[in-house]
Amino acid sequence: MFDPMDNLLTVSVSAPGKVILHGEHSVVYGKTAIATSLGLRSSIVIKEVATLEEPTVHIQLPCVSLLETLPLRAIVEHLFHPTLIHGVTGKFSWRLPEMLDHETHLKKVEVFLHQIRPDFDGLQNNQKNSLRSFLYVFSGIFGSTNLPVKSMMISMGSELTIGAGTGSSASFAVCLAGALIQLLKLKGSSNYDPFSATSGDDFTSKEREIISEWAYNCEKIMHGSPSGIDNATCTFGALVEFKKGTRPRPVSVRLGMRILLVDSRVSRETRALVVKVAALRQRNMAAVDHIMDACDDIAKTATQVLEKLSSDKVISDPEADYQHLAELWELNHCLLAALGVSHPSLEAIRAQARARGLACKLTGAGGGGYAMVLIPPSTPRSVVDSLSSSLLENGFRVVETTLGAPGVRVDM
Ligand SMILES: Nc1ncnc2c1ncn2[C@@H]1O[C@H](COP(=O)(O)OP(=O)(O)O)[C@@H](O)[C@H]1O
Ligand SMILES: C[C@@](O)(CCOP(=O)(O)O)CC(=O)O
Repeated sequence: MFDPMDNLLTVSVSAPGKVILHGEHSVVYGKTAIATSLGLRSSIVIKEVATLEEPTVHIQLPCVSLLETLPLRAIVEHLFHPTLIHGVTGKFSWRLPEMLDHETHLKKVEVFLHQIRPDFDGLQNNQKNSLRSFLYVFSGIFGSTNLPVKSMMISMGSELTIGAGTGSSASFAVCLAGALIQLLKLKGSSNYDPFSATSGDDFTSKEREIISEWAYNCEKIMHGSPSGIDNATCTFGALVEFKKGTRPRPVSVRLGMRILLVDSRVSRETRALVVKVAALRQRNMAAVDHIMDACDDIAKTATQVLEKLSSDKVISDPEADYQHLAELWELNHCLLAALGVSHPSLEAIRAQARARGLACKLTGAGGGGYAMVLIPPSTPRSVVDSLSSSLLENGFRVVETTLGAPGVRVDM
């Protein structure tokens, strides 16, 4: 099982974060939502290392201030060979993560973590979730193969703010599953040449589906019952359409739209905002339902405009398309404000964008969190710079980035 010396592999994988473009809140009521990948990414490097001592997995997660050395032999003994969902016979394969007995495997991970780290309960929640997810995916993927495992060093970083609604948890999980699958692929291939493993060796669409499913399982560890839109967006990139009770649908568009992502620095709790909207709806059912329908229409129209904008076939007028998108952003924001989920800080950001003729909407739950300012290609650099400086002077955090960045990819 352990193979300390021969061919030592290194893999490096990255995945984007996400923002909700349209459909926040209305998605809770069965309406269409669309999310898009962000130009800000998480990344992971896994390096197999030679050791003559006890094999270990050394994991560095600076974003959650965690540095761990895990005993590989014990991981193999306690967590490998995960079982299939109840009632299905046969052997679990990493290719079908939805067939894994999730609860049983997670429970084993939990017991194991308490055994090797008696102070596990004392860790911060984000550290616990990262460790649980790592062991879950690592043993789920490698534990269903007969490939030898070696000591390894794993380090992960992220340009995303953790816990701010930009999909850092999904991006983290997608990177993890992607890198482990890439490692497995290289190990399994007998004619592997470490020098030819360039960024050209990217994931196939089947592999992406598997990565997204593993990340979905991690999202269940972190969030209980996730919608699946985050893991799909971080895996496939571009645009993902979603309706409650259906599988997220990747929409193949080339976006590359520039935005300013503005952190209002006001913390918010998604659950509380969802409850607030539900209470408003309870008192004003028909009016609120009309707003939800309007949001649904905006999400669908925006998808059509984005498809048109990125199509080679349809003759399009990009300037007019951007203007249409700007109009949809404004409409959507004002409808969300009508639902009571804006915030004075978000309105202050919008006022500064509007003063320069730029559209701005909140993204995600609202009540604080992030706003996005759309920057059409024709916008003079001086306008973007003046807006950024003015927002910074007012105490907001600003990052200029793109929407529709590539999904998970092999960087090395
Ligand atoms: N780079 C990272 N390294 C380690 N853990 C990460 C990283 N990014 C995200 N996580 C995990 O994801 C969790 C954040 O999930 P969540 O609160 O839903 O934030 P977000 O809205 O950004 O997805 C963190 O608590 C942590 O466990
Ligand atoms: C408000 C809502 O529609 C989106 C919340 O987005 P976020 O937590 O800000 O990423 C809630 C949900 O869809 O579960």
